[in-house]
Formats: sequence, C-alpha cells, structure tokens
Amino acid sequence: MKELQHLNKYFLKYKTKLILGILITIIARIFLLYTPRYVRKIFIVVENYLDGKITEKVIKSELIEIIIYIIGAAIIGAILTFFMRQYIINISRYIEYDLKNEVYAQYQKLSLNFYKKNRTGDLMNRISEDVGRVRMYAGPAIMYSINTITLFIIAIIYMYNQAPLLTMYTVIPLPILSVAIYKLSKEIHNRSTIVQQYLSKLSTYTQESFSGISVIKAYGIEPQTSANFETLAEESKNKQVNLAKVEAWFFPMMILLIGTSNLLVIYIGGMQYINGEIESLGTIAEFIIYVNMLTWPVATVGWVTSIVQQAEASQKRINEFLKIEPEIKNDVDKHTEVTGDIVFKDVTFTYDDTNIQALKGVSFEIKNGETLAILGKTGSGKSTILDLIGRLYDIDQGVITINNLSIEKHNLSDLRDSIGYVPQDAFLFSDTIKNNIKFGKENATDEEVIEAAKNAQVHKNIVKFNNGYDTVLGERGITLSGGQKQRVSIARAIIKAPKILLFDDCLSAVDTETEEKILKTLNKITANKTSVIVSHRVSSAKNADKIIVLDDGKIVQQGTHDSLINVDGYYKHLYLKQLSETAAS
Ligand SMILES: Nc1ncnc2c1ncn2[C@@H]1O[C@H](COP(=O)(O)OP(=O)(O)OP(=O)(O)O)[C@@H](O)[C@H]1O
Repeated sequence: MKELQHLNKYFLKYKTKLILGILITIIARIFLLYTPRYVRKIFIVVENYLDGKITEKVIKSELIEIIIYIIGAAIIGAILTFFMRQYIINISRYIEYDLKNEVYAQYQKLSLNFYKKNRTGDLMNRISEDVGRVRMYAGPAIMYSINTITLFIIAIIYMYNQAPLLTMYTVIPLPILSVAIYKLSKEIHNRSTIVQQYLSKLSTYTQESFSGISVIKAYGIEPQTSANFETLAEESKNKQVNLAKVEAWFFPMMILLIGTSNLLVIYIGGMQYINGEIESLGTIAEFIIYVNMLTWPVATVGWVTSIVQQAEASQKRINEFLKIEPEIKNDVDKHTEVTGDIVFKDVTFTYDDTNIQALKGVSFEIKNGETLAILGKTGSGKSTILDLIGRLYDIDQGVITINNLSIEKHNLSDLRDSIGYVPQDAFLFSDTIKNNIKFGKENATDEEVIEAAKNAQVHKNIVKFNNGYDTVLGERGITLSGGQKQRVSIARAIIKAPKILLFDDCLSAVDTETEEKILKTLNKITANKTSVIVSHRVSSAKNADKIIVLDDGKIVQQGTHDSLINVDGYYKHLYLKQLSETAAS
C-alpha cells in the first residue's frame, strides 16, 4: 500500500464527498438489513395466528404493516445505494482525471532523452491502463470494502443476537469463499494480462499493415501478411479460451458455497428449532436471507484484494515516472531577454543513448539579425546544433551563450518562446490546416494565418482544397505532399514571429523554383531576426551572412558564399555539382 499513498492527496481533496459517500453507504446497508428481520416477523405473526393467539383481522393488519416496512426500507436502501455509487464512483473518476493530468504534465516536462529510453506503448499504458487500474482502487475497491465491512458488522450483530451457534455455522464457509475468489481473481488477472498483450500485438500489427498498405500491395505480399495475421489471431484466440476456462469457475464456485451455507442454515437451524433452541422458523428464513446478502460482499473481499494488488503495481509504475527529474531543468524564475546573439564556444556534445559524439569542439558566432547556414554530409551534426540552440539537450563541454548569457541561465520558457523551429520531418496534427498553423500562435487571426501561409508559399495550394484552411489533415482527412507539409510547418514557425528561426533542411521536398520564392520571402521576414538554415543545397545557403560546413561533428569550413566558392573544399564541390545539375535539368 506504500505506493498507493500517492493518492492520499486526492482523497484529501475530495474528503467531503468521500465522507458523505461513506456515511450514505453505512445508512444504505442499515436500511437493506431491515428486510430479513421483517421476514422473521412475518413468520412469527403467522405462527401466532396458527396457534390461535391472534385473530384474522390482527394478522392481516400486522402483515400489511410489515410489508409496507419492507417495501419502504427497500426503496430507501435503493435510493441511498444510488447516491453511494454517485459519490464514491464519481470520486474515483475525479481522481482518475487528476492523475491522468498529473502524469501528462510530467510527460511534458521530461526531456527528449526520456522519450528515447521509453517506448511509446509503455508511456500510453501508464496513462491509460495503469491509471485505470488505480481508479478501480480509488472507487470500486473502497466502495465494496466499506459495503462489506458495514454489512458484515451489522448482520453479524443481528445474527448473533438471534442465534449465536447458528451464526457460527453460517459464516464458516464465507472465508473459504473469499480465499477461493481471491485465488481465482489473481489467475483471471494473470490470464487477462496475457490476453491484453496478445490483443495489443494484434492491433499493432493490424495498424502497421494498414499504414503500410501501399508498400504491402506494391510488393505483392498480401498472402504473407494475412498468414502472419492469422497466426497472431490464432494465438490470441487460444489465450482468450484459456481465460474463459478460469472465468467459468467463478459463478459455480459462488453457487456451491452459497448452497453449502444455505444447507447448513437449514440443517443446523432445523435441528435447533426441533430442540426448541430457537423460537421461530422465521429465524431460519432470516438467516437464509443474511447468507445470500453476505455472499457477494464476502466474495468481493477476494476480488478487492486482487484489485488493490494490481493498483499497487500500477501506481508503482506511475510513481517511477512521476519521480523522474527532467534532465533539462528551468532553474531561472525571472524573465530573461532573448534577442538573437548566439555564440558556440568549443561545444562538445555526446548523445547519451548511442554514445555518439555529434559535436566536437564547435565554435561560431551569429549576431542578432544575421543568417547562418549550416551544410555538411549526412550525420555530420547539423540538426544537433539546432537542438542545442533550443536547449533540448545540455552540452558536455564548452559554452553556448545567447545575448552573452549562458544558455542554462536563461529562463527556459522565454528561450523556447523566442524560437520558431521547423523540423526535418514536418509533423502535422490530425486537425485543420488552420489549427496546424495556429499551433505556432494560438490567438492568431485568420488574416495572420493566411499571411503566414502566403509567406511560406503554401496559400495557393490550400485554397485549392474544397474546405480551404478548414481542410482536415491526417487519418481523418487529406494527406499533404511532402513539400506542402514542409511549407505548412514553415508557416507555423513564422506566424509566431520569433526572435530566432531554425530551419532544419525544411525545403528538401520543394522544387528549386518554390525554394527560391520561399527564400526570398524568408529573407524579408527574417531581416531583423536571427536565423539558422540547415541544408544540403547551396541555393538555400548562398544568401546567408555566414556559412559553416560540418564534417563528423567538426567545423571544416567557415565563411560567406563568395569566399567559400573560391577555396577548394566541400562547399565549392557541392556548388559546382549542383550548378551542373541545374544546368543539365
Ligand atoms: N536523438 C539522437 N540520439 C542519438 N544519436 C543521435 C540522435 N540524433 C542524432 N544522432 C547521431 O548524432 C550524429 C549527428 O546527427 P545529426 O542529426 O545532428 O546529423 P545531421 O548532420 O543533421 O544529419 P542529416 O543531414 O542526415 O539530417 C549522427 O551520427 C546521428 O546518428
């Protein structure tokens, strides 16, 4: 239960509702327990009538009175049971909501490294399945426990007052039932976890084959894909059948144990009645109702125990994530100004997970308002420089300063707010084009969205879609071409009007003519902003104030377009090669 203590703050938050829920549960049980006692009274009244102790008129009025009491108690009990569920189950839903938000907020704080070390499926599971299991503890488990405890205490007191020996024999099978249900619930849980694993394998496989359907069809491997699916489905079915086998034991076991208890009540109660140890047959009827009323709550003890164990394990997994400190921390509360003077001094950086030293003693300087272009072979460290400017990682050695202030001393939110980043793989959400652009500036007007799209040279494409800017992208909507995606992604960055713009090879999928147009407008937009353009094309770099060429994490060339085309090296070769390609096309 140590891990579940994390939830105490939420129980405290909803304490009024929780206390009310507990009180209502107790009162509801008291009312429901009226029925057996009134049933006994019915027997006594009938016995009195048969013995000639009361007249027909009296028996009639007494029976009507008892029936009214029974119906009244049942109605009040039912209404209170409704409110009990309303309070306690609703609290568990509130806690589930709070916990999901807490986990999600933590996910947002954690650095990129965390996402590399943990699989997406695992992250999703903790926020959905694990939180769901914890909810079962915060709601149903607590509700059934209070229910069982209250019912048990009150019923045993009533029963003991009536017939102590009969009480003892009646409750003997109940703990056996509880233990049996506990064992069964555990086995059911184990088997259903396996079923879940197979189901998720099956859905991952299906999802992948739908996403990659064009590749499957192009390679003509549909029969093989279907055969793989069949194998997975067969395994999944076997696991389901395995689960059904143990589940099938649940009700027979309950019926067997209730039956045993009923038999004991009838046999022992009957003997006691014959021996004159209990005054009325009504006591036997009352006990039979108690036994049936107690069976389910007692069975839930086993079930609740297994819910609590599962919740404890799930909360442990959740706590593991909640305890992780973000690697990139914001230690600065006050606002810090970011203009755009960026300096890298002997920067060395190694990726933790791969141990690849992506940058080795890199130094350069960009003045506010300047444009820097970074070129170099694939894997030379270009994107890494952009990630470091956004402080997605902290460096091993050297210094990065922005406005003469070391990057770690900047307020992280201010820093990231000042940056507009266009990644290599443009990621667009399954939402409208307008909202995808507005992602860069939530409160942007429609005019601003259009202006940004025009500057990114994508407006003309967007207006051709039937729904224009309201066209939905992604699975539910249309698929944009690679170049269109890149340009929507550029529009998203420029609508933000940030101090620093980072473009990571984001024109690779557009033709050179469109590239030229975009670069022209970008030149105007970025006139007083610092921008860094990573590219494989000289055309994207040639107008930059400064160009650096990277090779294996080191700067091998540095200068302007005019200076670099005159020295032998990577830049000149690339320039000549691309010049001849343009001439040939
Ligand atoms: N997230 C990461 N985790 C681990 N290693 C990485 C990561 N990103 C890049 N690397 C490694 O760091 C090196 C530099 O990568 P980087 O992405 O900066 O190169 P790049 O010059 O931008 O390449 P490209 O032109 O292909 O985009 C590469 O060897 C790469 O494998």
